[in-house]
Amino acid sequence: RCRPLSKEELSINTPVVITCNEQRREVSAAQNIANKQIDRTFVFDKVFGPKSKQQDVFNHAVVPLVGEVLDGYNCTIFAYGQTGTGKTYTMEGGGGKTQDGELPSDAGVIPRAVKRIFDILEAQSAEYSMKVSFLELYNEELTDLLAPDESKFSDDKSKKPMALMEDGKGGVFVRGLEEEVVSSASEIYKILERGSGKRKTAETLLNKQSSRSHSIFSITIHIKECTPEGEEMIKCGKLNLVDLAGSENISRSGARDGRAREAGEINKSLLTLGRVINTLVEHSGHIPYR
Ligand SMILES: Nc1ncnc2c1ncn2[C@@H]1O[C@H](COP(=O)(O)OP(=O)(O)OP(=O)(O)O)[C@@H](O)[C@H]1O
Repeated sequence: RCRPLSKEELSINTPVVITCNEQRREVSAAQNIANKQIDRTFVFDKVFGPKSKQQDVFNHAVVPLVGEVLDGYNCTIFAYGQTGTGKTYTMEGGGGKTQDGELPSDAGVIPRAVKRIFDILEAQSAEYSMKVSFLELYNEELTDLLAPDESKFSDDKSKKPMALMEDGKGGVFVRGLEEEVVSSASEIYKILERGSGKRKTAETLLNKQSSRSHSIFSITIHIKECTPEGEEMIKCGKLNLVDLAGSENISRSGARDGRAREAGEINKSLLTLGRVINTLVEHSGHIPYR
């Protein structure tokens, strides 16, 4: 997805170097190296140009996965890209401030997914339970964005690093992670707002409010179903919505001191994520999870 130029960028006549061709599913980047114009074109499975709406991205990229989650699968959506390219906007957008029960047009993937899940379950009069968690990974440390605020006297109120543990069945879990049981979409919107307000952000040259951490918002749904034989069955699906930290080049983002160390850690984890996804796609034997 390529975002439109911002008002500030337009006011200083920022040149447009990225062009999208949605029909051909191509993105071209114009580069001028040593006075030579070198354009490079990349082909994707799907391209959303600067005029694309939050609704378009959601309908195309997320709706099918919401269906799978309700069928009992685990699905993950990552937003990946350089700082300031619109990851947080795409994932959260205007959040879940509803007007007469409807989401605003700039609401991102997370509030839209939440609304759709509740709409479907309610239309089916399903018997279900749902819980959410919200986690941040910053400088290789995990913190729980939903942990209740603790002592006013501690330095960094509710943010205690947490341990990632293996569960002995090949999976991992975060010890002590808060999981909040929710029963309505509006409850989740409030949780989302509370958690994202605690994320580590800082100004870089490329984004005034840059997220300096990865965040994972997870929704776990248990649905009770009856087989034709009358047997009771519980279906469990999980949707992980991941807003990664910017994959920027340190010098270009203007990161310095603490920011540069962050960028180093961010790049390290993004590099590992890239390797894991590549090996999963190629079905290679060893997957470098660590
Ligand atoms: N599709 C879009 N339409 C309009 N505004 C957008 C769009 N995408 C992003 N923006 C705006 O651009 C700015 C940067 O976007 P955002 O904070 O989402 O970037 P980011 O990729 O999450 O950056 P970082 O990695 O630094 O956190 C924000 O002010 C956001 O509102």
